[in-house]
Amino acid sequence: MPFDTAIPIINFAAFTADKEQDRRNIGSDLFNAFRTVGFCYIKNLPIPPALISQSFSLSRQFFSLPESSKLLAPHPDSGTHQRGYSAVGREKISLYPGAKTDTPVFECKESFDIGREGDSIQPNIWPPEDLVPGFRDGSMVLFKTMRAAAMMVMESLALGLGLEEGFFDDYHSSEQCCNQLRFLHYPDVPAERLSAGNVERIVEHTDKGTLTLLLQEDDGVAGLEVEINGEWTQVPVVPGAVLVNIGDLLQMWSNDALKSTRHRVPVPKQTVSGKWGTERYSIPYFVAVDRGKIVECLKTCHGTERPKKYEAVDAWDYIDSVMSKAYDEY
Ligand SMILES: O=C(O)CCC(=O)C(=O)O
Ligand SMILES: [Fe+2]
Repeated sequence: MPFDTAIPIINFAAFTADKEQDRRNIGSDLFNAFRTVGFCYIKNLPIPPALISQSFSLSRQFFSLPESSKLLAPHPDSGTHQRGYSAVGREKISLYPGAKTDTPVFECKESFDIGREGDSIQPNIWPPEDLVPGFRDGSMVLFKTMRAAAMMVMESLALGLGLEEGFFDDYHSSEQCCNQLRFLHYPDVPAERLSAGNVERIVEHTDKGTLTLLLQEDDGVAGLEVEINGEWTQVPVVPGAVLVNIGDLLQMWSNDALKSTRHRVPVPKQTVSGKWGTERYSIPYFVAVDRGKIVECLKTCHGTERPKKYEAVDAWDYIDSVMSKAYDEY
């Protein structure tokens, strides 16, 4: 029975080297999903289910540590060094430029950020190995696996955009990779916090980079909502599927052919023994363009009838400028 969702489900099983026409068809489905909704579920990406369960288990082990232990790997004070542990309420997506900042919002989430090993500008910040044995190695296996899956999605999207298949490779190299893996935990919201008002799990926002791949557990707690045609629409967990959306940079790159769609995770509407729950875990993987690369309107996305809407930007300057505020105080 087809799953009932407003978000298209795309199957990558036939995206293999020997199936040229299937690759093109999948690229065109992907292009259409990102053109209309900005989100899709993808089935059969090369991310082993056992790796996903192991990663959620590492995430749970980490977040269940006492706060003092988690803070042995603290996220730096600046939003431009996105690594390590951010305690509940620390990061404020509501401080992104363009977000609603008139009233401070308490964002009831905690996170752990990871990047490429060997990145001297944003080095990783790890907890001591004995706190969660295997955390570092396991996270890096997931990081590399997610990167390979994301490159496959971008190959397909390049075909959908009428570009050569490897077009995005040079902007997302493995040596200079600026992608970010994030373990996210939304704890139950204590009742007193809720009655104080202005609580969200994550406020409405758009992602900033190229693509985001979101892992959710097959039997996990949903909660994400996506704005489709002006309506907030709940996003169910589709077993075995990865949720993929595009970010602002790719919207600009495509001259608005593709849509970077607003989404949010509100506080759940049911009470569970004095708290508003239940707690949710998710793992986004944010794909970003390498530092120093200039992004300018794709050649297939402009013409005499379709002028360029955006100036060329240095991709990383752009991302840094929007994310830098998120660790400030109100
Ligand atoms: O947890 C989720 O479902 C959404 C996370 C998200 O939108 C983000 O981290 O940008
Ligand atoms: Fe997001």
